[in-house]
Amino acid sequence: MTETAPTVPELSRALIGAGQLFHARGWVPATGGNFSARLSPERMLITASGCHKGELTEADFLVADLEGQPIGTCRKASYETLLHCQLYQHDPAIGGALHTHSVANTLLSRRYERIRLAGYELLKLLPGIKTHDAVVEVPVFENDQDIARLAARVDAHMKQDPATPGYVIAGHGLYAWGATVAEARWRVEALEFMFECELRSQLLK
Ligand SMILES: CSC[C@@H](O)[C@@H](O)C(=O)COP(=O)(O)O
Ligand SMILES: [Zn+2]
Repeated sequence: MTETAPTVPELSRALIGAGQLFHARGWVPATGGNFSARLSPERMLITASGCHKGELTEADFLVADLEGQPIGTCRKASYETLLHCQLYQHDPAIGGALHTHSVANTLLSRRYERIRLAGYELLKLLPGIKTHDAVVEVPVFENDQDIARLAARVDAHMKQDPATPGYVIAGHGLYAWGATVAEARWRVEALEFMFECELRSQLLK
């Protein structure tokens, strides 16, 4: 059976659903966050800049090439488009990428240079992990308004460590990805859950 490529309406629906869920959880306040999905080997669907991610409609997405250039529209793509381009260029198996601004990822990334996650059952949702008895270190990058420079730093890290399960930009937010939008969403949910556990366990100390 040959697989057909996902369509713009299908991918938009998946990204709209992720936005509604993330907003309900408080992970995409105001216009924070951005989402994308791979449409083809050379193209992606990505949120336009400045949209509220809990209230997305199909009109809030545009098609861009993997250099970040919008195709057939004069709308401005997400300010952080180059971070999505980096992921799709890095690994052709990546089909969806999601970015959140949660309280937990913001606070932990202001304190640590990497976020250590150990012993959680939900680690098994991250690539290549088969047991709770594992340790994952989520890298934290210094925030930078020069997104091309930030994308280059992320790329260098991922070339060095291809098992990177996601990353956090300090004081800013999480990027996670997967083969599909659904898989990217599960990974965001798993990582945000474990970040929340880490944050709360610090309050218990
Ligand atoms: C305006 S605050 C958030 C932005 O600076 C950015 O970090 C963000 O996540 C959303 O930007 P956007 O251009 O809407 O994709
Ligand atoms: Zn952001």
